[in-house]
Amino acid sequence: MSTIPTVSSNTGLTLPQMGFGTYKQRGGLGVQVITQAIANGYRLIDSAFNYDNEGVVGAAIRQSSLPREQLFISSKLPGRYQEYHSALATIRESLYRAQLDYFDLYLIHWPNPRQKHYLEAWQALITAQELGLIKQIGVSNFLPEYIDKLIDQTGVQPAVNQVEIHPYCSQAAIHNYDQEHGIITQAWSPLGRAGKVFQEPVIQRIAQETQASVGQVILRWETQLGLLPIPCAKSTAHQQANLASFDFDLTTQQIDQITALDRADGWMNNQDPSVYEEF
Ligand SMILES: NC(=O)C1=CN([C@@H]2O[C@H](COP(=O)(O)OP(=O)(O)OC[C@H]3O[C@@H](n4cnc5c(N)ncnc54)[C@H](OP(=O)(O)O)[C@@H]3O)[C@@H](O)[C@H]2O)C=CC1
Ligand SMILES: O=C(O)C(=O)[C@@H](O)[C@H](O)C(=O)CO
Repeated sequence: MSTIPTVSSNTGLTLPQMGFGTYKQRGGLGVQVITQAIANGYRLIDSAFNYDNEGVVGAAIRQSSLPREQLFISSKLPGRYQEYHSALATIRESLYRAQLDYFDLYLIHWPNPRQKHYLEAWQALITAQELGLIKQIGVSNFLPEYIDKLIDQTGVQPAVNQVEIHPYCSQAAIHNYDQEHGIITQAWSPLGRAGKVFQEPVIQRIAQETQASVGQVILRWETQLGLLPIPCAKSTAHQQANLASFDFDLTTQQIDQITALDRADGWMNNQDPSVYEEF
């Protein structure tokens, strides 16, 4: 089994540098996929209230033979429940669905800037942390100006910012901001959902040069940049290959060649967090 490095935030959170995404992993098959991921070595499991699978994640934890404290379980607050009391009730509902006493990490899923409730949601996450329902709190899809507002108004900074990142969408400005503030940047859809980016000649050539797969090259590019990718994979071979991406290194030149694939409009589904809203 590959050794997974760790990354730390300056709020005192230390996480393995790769997690397991669970979007669309539901029902009995979802439990099997997540249980298998844990058996393959994943310890950080990413979920969301909106994935309707916190129960599935909880069942997979119970099926694995690991003590709860060896796992990092993360979930997210949906846009429609960002008002303070609603947010607190939703966090309790998330815990009930997962049949857990606490989450290791809980994120605001999308800022929904026109709705203007993300600061209230942040205050609810702070209260939930004080109540012991959540160990660490963070955000997802947040631009630096939104995080500045959270810190200015509450004095509490997020441990994590989870954003869309793959070679077409490097998000260097957000990552730089996060690094300056000691915030861990998690990369969602880190493989670009194995879509067009897998056909990129530059990445295919680097895969040949390193004798790794295209997926492994993309994930290694992310981890060598200091990001924390959370790939999802139903296939156990993909699950294992993704963790094994820590077993080789890209050169600085290879990293720069992949970084150069970034595009101004590189989001897969045009989900620009300054305008996109999700409920
Ligand atoms: N905060 C947010 O707003 C968002 C968060 N997320 C989170 O990020 C996670 C990951 O993103 P997701 O959208 O699932 O997409 P990913 O980029 O992780 O891609 C998943 C796809 O890649 C395939 N795959 C996995 N590993 C390999 C490999 N080594 N070689 C070839 N193909 C591979 C999988 O195939 P197979 O299943 O067949 O193995 C699956 O089809 C989500 O599951 C979710 O937890 C996602 C979107 C938004
Ligand atoms: O998967 C997530 O966390 C999401 O926020 C999704 O809604 C994702 O943005 C998506 O796939 C929307 O089509």
